[in-house]
Amino acid sequence: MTPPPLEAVGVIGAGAVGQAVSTALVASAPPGRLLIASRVLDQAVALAADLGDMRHATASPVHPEACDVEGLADCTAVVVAVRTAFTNTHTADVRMAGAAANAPVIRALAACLHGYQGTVLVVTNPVDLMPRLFAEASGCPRVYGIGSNLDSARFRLTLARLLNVPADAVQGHVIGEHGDGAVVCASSTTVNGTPAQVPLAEVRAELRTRPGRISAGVGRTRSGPAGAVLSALRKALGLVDGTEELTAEHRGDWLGIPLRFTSGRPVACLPALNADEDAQLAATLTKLRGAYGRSAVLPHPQPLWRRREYPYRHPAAGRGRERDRAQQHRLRH
Ligand SMILES: NC(=O)c1ccc[n+]([C@@H]2O[C@H](COP(=O)([O-])OP(=O)(O)OC[C@H]3O[C@@H](n4cnc5c(N)ncnc54)[C@H](O)[C@@H]3O)[C@@H](O)[C@H]2O)c1
Repeated sequence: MTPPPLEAVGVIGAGAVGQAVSTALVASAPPGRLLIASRVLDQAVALAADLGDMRHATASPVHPEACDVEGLADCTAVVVAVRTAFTNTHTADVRMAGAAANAPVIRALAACLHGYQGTVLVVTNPVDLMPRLFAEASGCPRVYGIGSNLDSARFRLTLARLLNVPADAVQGHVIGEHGDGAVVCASSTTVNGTPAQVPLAEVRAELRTRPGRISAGVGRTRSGPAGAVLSALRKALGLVDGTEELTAEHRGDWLGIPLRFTSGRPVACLPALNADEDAQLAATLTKLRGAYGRSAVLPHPQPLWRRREYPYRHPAAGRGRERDRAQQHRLRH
């Protein structure tokens, strides 16, 4: 059966992850438009041009275009993959280090997309806090964070290697936080439907060190996160049914949790936990609540839309010259 058209998907952030997500969409998505916005419009224009070449070379049905964030309002889904420049000095909880730098940008993007009704997938770290911040600041009803599904994929791959079985024989989840508070649900993990012995220390070491090894080798983790975005997008848009571990609101907390998507509608399916896992998850929730409280109250040093270098308008502002210039730059193929 031919999949339904995607209409339009937006990507905010034309850096490593934004580029990988956009490339994967042009390579494999159903027909539709791919709208790319970034802090520097020229970067989005350049990425759209490069992907335009790819589209023509591969006869892809996906049309890449550059636009500003407001141009994403009609998209079916928006992927947020921005990162503010900051120096990360953390040796533990490294993803949490981005909270102070990224929270104001996430808030400003949420203001631009206020009331947006499509699906928002947030990749920006710390990814267990930023989706909540985006959801609360924008009022968007379908906001998810990417991270626990990537951890779960890495877990299944690692366990398959350690037990010498095919990766698709392994069923198991990593939940809680995409970070030091990740909970490996070992007690419910199976191989070919049979409970598995999970070498937890080795699995945890691999989850902790793998991203750093990838970054050390190729600069950034990008293809893995892009795969996690595409997998989540397909389910959230109802192109396929299945389970995806995403950061989402569950009983008043935001955490990485398996969501079972049927025709794009999610139902949370927390796996059965043993006493250790239950205690780990409780500790992670306490940590995330505290960290969210601190990032949610971070002051705006200056409203972003008042800064000259900031390319977006405040939603209440009139039609500005920046917007007109952005529209003139749009690439249509
Ligand atoms: N959740 C995950 O699994 C996962 C995996 C990898 C990376 N990440 C996170 O994804 C984010 C992006 O990573 P990256 O490697 O692509 O970073 P990057 O530095 O390569 O790219 C960031 C992009 O964001 C753009 N940007 C910055 N401020 C912006 C703004 N105000 N509006 C629009 N665009 C803006 C920059 O211009 C740049 O194009 C980071 O927070 C990173 O930690 C998450």
